[in-house]
Amino acid sequence: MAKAEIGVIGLGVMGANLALNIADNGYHVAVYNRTTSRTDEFAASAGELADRVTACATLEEFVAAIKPPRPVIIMVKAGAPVDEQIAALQPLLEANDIIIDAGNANFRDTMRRFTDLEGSGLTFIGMGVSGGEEGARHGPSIMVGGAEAAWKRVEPVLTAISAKYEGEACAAWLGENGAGHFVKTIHNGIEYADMQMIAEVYGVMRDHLGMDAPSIAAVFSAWSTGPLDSYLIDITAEVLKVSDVVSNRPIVDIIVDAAGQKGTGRWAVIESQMMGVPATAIEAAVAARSLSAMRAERKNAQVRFGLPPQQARREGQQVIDDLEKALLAGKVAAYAQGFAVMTAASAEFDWKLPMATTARIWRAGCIIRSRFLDEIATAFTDTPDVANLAMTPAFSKIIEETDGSLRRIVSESVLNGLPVPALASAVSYFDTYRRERGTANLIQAQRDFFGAHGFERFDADGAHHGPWGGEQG
Ligand SMILES: NC(=O)C1=CN([C@@H]2O[C@H](COP(=O)(O)OP(=O)(O)OC[C@H]3O[C@@H](n4cnc5c(N)ncnc54)[C@H](OP(=O)(O)O)[C@@H]3O)[C@@H](O)[C@H]2O)C=CC1
Ligand SMILES: O=C(CO)[C@H](O)[C@H](O)COP(=O)(O)O
Repeated sequence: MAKAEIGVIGLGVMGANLALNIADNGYHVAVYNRTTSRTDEFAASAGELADRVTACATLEEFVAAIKPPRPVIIMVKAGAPVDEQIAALQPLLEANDIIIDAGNANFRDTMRRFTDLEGSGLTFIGMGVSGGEEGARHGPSIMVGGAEAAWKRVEPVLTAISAKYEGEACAAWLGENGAGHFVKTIHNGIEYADMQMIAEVYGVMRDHLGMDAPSIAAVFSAWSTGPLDSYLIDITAEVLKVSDVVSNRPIVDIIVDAAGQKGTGRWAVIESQMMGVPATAIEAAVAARSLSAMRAERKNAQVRFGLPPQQARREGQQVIDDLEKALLAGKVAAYAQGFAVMTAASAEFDWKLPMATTARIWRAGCIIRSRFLDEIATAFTDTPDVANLAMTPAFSKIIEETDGSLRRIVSESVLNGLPVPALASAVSYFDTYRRERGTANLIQAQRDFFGAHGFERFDADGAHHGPWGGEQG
């Protein structure tokens, strides 16, 4: 049998589908999975692609099945399993072979792996992949970090398997070492914010307007032809339409209201905090998932405090129209924050992250894919050095057009005790960002009072202290 041109290790949801995608694009692929039964199942399910797949029971067989120099994609659980897999592969590989970690790695682990592999003769790539099961099979968005020369070597296969937006491949080299995994982390942070805001809007329709799941589905379906047109809005409409076969009720009404999280959203928040760049919508979304998991505490708190009395509400369609615009406004905040974090990281790690390209490769294939990202790509192409997406002409206009709706929805929700933490964070973010005279003068005074930290004055240069007198901390 001819040797494979590429290998995939890990035949879980993502690896199996990525391998089939590679084979579907005419490449011969060798595959290996720690648990051999999974490899066997994969081989049996390859169907008409089977003659382009070499299923291997051992790593030795796997490496021998690939033509050198070998590109090897590792698609296993992130963290220690990746290190274990690299350690097991290293003695078997030869100079110039490329190890590509395509899982959701923490970019700091990726940078460490680059350092660990320095001088080994092997090339390393840290690659973010988004699109879930379907994307992996038919075209994901691919965010590559590593040496540009290494990207050039694998560019043909990665562009072939990637999603296409109007014919343009959603795969790109974004910068050295951890750049690809950092961008994937921010992608996921934005994904968290996007999902949280959609859930908040769903909550207003369910708990304030008293709508049932099919009626809410119809609203999301209608929105999917407007400015909110996106994969997440589409799947929201889809899941809200589905009935549970056991109870015959909408399945969303049967699903427990506690969301899991694997870490990427939290990493996005941690990194934004480390760089001093506010990502309040992502923070709110991560915190909301954590609060969602505290089911017993929430139940007790409702027994203790009850829910606030409902206020008289506006006519349903008025609220729904405002919800659409509020969601759009919230999205602008989340994306503006995510891109601002990437801008700061680009400077800190000297990556030169290309913002327009990043937006372009997110237009198809990935979980946050949307029409909106095409507008972001255009905005960054037209104004590449803009400090914040909100300041581009196109997005300033969206903010002006949606501002009133966001305020009304957040105010009504607060008055009615409906949690909208991500949407509320968006209002406060805009209100803080656009107000020249803030309130940190008082904080500076407090810091100087208790810690003699000093402050700046409007009317004089240098550091100053206040004439506080009395007892200080
Ligand atoms: N699912 C998704 O939507 C997406 C997932 N990702 C990322 O892709 C990666 C794979 O995810 P996914 O396919 O969903 O995961 P699955 O849970 O479906 O599969 C996990 C894979 O990792 C392997 N594995 C686990 N531990 C080890 C270990 N110690 N040594 C070797 N192999 C190990 C498993 O092998 P075994 O069969 O032997 O247990 C299996 O092949 C993760 O980093 C994930 O975060 C990225 C984008 C989207
Ligand atoms: O990377 C992904 C999508 O882009 C994965 O689906 C990831 O698992 C999502 O994160 P979480 O499980 O924390 O919701």
